[in-house]
Amino acid sequence: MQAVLALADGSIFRGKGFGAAGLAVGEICFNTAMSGYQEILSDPSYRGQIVTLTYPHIGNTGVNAEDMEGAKIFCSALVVRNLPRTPSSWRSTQDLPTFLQTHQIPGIAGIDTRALTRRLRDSGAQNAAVLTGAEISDDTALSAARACPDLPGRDLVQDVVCREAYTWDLASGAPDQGYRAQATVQAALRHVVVYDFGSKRNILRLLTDRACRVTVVPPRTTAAEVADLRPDGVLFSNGPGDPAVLDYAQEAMRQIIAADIPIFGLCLGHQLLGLALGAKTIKMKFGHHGANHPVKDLRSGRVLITSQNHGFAVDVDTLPACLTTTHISLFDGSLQGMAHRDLPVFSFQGHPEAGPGPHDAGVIFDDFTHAMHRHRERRHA
Ligand SMILES: NC(=O)CC[C@H](N)C(=O)O
Repeated sequence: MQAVLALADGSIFRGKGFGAAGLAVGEICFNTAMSGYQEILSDPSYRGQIVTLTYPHIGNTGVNAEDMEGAKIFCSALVVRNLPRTPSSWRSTQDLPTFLQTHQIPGIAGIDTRALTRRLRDSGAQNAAVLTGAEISDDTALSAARACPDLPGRDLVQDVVCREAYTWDLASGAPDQGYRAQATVQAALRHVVVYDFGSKRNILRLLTDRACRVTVVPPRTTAAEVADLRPDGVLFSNGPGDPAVLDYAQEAMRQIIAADIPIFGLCLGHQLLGLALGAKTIKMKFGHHGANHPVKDLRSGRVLITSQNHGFAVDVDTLPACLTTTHISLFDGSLQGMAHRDLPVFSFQGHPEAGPGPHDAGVIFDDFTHAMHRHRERRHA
């Protein structure tokens, strides 16, 4: 199958199509993770984006049901250097081209992803189109790339979230029943309400791993409805698109802070915390997407190697006095974590849940459970 990738700046890359035949548009970004393509494809935060992977061999281990981070593929298209002829892994149940075909997502292989990435690093994020099929035209792809709406200003959350609240726990037959150690005494568990803006499943898994009972709620759930669930803490999840347009989520967060409930903001949730308390967000030149980003914890001096996927960032120069910087990126000095000076409210820009990626930052989930525990003790003292 023929295939072309066109960037809005006029660059044309010809390759070989795989997955679905058709046209897909989005903002193109590069991810530097060496593994974890299935988790990247199924991460809801990539909605509205075309992903290119800098690691050259993609598809070697096929795909399987356990490694899904969401219910389907969320990015618009996939751009790779080399596809293997056959996957090789005892866990594989499907090959990558069939996976893309099943989810109606086009892929393009044989691309000089190194040259493409250098272009994106130099020129910054831009819109692109992938066109695959029996007969394709560069002009069609180029016009589609140029007609694609820009990511800033778009609320993409509504496309990827749950419509109704649900419970994620091992006892009630959650999708991962039996995947982790059995949690037993429900009454003794911390109850976490997760605001779903496109939550990755590993966030929910890591909470149940830490003996939390998890209720996932849609993004427009009001703060009063959340308070009725009597949570020990509220996690604001990752998600796609521009955080600045999600005013309803910022309002809910302000009210939950005022209700004195511990909060953990993760990626999009981190950006929402900044916005809720008066900071501004900015669009980054090409963002952070990878599994090898060094982040410094300013309190301990410790460096964490982290998983990242974001194109917006909280502007550190606009932080209100009530927030302190806890983490910074050692790649570009941008803000990676912050905490409220007086309340058990904090956030992290990267992905402590990994999926894919290193587990260094997993301790932040422990910080959250400890914060909920201390807060409960204080309230009952
Ligand atoms: N992974 C995320 O939550 C991404 C947050 C936001 N959509 C960004 O691109 O910055």
